[in-house]
Amino acid sequence: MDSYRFIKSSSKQSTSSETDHHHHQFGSLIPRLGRKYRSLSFDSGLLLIVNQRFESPTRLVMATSALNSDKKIVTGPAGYVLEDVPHFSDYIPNPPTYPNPLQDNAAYSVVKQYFVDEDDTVPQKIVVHPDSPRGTHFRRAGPRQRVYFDSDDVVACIVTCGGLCPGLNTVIREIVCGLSYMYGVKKILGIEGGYRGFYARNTIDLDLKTVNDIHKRGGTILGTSRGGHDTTKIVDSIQDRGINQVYIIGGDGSQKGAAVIFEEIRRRGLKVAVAGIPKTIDNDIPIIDRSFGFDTAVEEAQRAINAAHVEATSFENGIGLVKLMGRYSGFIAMYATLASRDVDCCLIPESPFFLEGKGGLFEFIGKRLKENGHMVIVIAEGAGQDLLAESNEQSTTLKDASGNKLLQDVGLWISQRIKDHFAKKMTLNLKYIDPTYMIRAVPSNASDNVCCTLLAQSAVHGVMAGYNGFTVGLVNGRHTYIPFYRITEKQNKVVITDRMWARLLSSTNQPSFMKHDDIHEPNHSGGEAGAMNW
Ligand SMILES: Nc1ncnc2c1ncn2[C@@H]1O[C@H](COP(=O)(O)OP(=O)(O)OP(=O)(O)O)[C@@H](O)[C@H]1O
Ligand SMILES: O=P(O)(O)OC[C@H]1O[C@](O)(CO)[C@@H](O)[C@@H]1O
Ligand SMILES: [Mg+2]
Repeated sequence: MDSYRFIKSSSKQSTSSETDHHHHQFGSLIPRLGRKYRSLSFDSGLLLIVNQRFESPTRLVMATSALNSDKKIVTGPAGYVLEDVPHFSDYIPNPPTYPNPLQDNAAYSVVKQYFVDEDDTVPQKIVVHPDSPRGTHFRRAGPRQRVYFDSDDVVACIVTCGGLCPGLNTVIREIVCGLSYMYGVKKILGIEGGYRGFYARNTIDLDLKTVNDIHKRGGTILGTSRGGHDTTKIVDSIQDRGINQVYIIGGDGSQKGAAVIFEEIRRRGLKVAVAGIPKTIDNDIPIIDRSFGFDTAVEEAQRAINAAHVEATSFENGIGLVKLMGRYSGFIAMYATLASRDVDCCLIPESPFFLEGKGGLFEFIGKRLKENGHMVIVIAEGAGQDLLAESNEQSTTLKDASGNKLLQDVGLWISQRIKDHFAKKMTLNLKYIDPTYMIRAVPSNASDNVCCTLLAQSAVHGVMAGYNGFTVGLVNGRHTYIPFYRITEKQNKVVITDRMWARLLSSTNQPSFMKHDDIHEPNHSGGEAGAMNW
């Protein structure tokens, strides 16, 4: 067992009683920081870790007040930053550990280096210059040598929240299979009907038999809902039922809900792990490359676009207009357009457009019909909402139970505007196709099924290893544990000044609807590593 020694900080001398106190609080944390970090001291509320390998001080930024700070940030040489996730040993003194049962698992024992090295982290940014700092990293997901749960003591639960997404059942299945096959867990509960199911419904037992073929079905066998997040009642229910592992499958709202559940669990000092699995067909969750369901949704959207194309090409001045999901982020519309090659114009929430006058949508439609005799338009449901509100002279203040803005039907509105505009100019045949729920109510395709499996297994490994308060996610193709605050602080959006949108514009040859003066530098509300803004 490595030993760890407290050293005195140059800026603030720790008294021996302070040092003892800090050692009690942080001592068990240090082994998990990895072999490089052997000594520590305190500097104005920051934990300083001395990096032995590089012989330079590394800072673990953490409020010393009962470790209630949200952030665990380790910095290292050449601008290295690790945005780490909480761990049981941060707030539970000397929690017992056990050898990982995978050591005796026939499937894994033959795998070389199956266990993840404690020092392994994944960079958020992989395109760098020779003089770039090493930048932000996240902890690499995967099984650890030692686990913080005795399998016989585990009572796990799974809940699905928010809208439907292809692959929900596969994730449920793979969490159950991962816990059962890899860790020998026997008690797994399903929470029905989203967050409110914790306190308003009975649980159901999940085992290998119940989940055997659920991955072939769309939807979620557990049911889902919006609203109903009552933190106190949820954590009371977790405590009353003796649950010690909570797997939350949901979108950005659900991850916010998971974060407050975790905070309440930590405040009560409970040994309960909370892990989020990101569910986002809109691809509106930041940091991660993408999650399950997106690929299936884009594939399913092709059917609607194909139908629109067939209709458009079969009539004089035919226009096929397809509305796709995407409340705040237009990734589905952008990728469906790029995949199809039959689309003449793609409109998304991130790219403002206008209808009338030079450079406007009507002018472009007129031009394309003259050139080709038909056209296909794809519009994301969140696009043009400002124009719609203006023309209806009413602002959209209606919200769903979770507080998400309820959108007006931009597809119907724009269809009518196009028809009205061309009414006296030419014969126009516009067919409006709204596949809405059809792209998300289907089972996941093969590639999303693999994605679901890996996310579920990574979540299970992280929880068994004692990590807590994290969302599991793919960052630059590697699975990582990301602290909740990074997942919930903003939404991922298409960055229209990035290459991907330029590729789309050059593929459809549509106008950008932007004057040069309107183009600002990206505000980094999205478009970080991965996130499909390559
Ligand atoms: N800030 C928040 N704090 C606590 N709970 C929240 C918060 N935001 C949303 N929730 C809860 O999370 C659940 C899901 O949220 P929401 O309906 O926004 O869907 P989502 O998870 O964002 O998924 P999607 O956007 O894909 O439909 C709801 O039960 C909601 O009450
Ligand atoms: O009608 P519901 O079930 O509230 O869900 C609609 C929303 O859910 C999503 O599919 C996923 O967030 C959005 O694209 C869409 O706006
Ligand atoms: Mg959401």
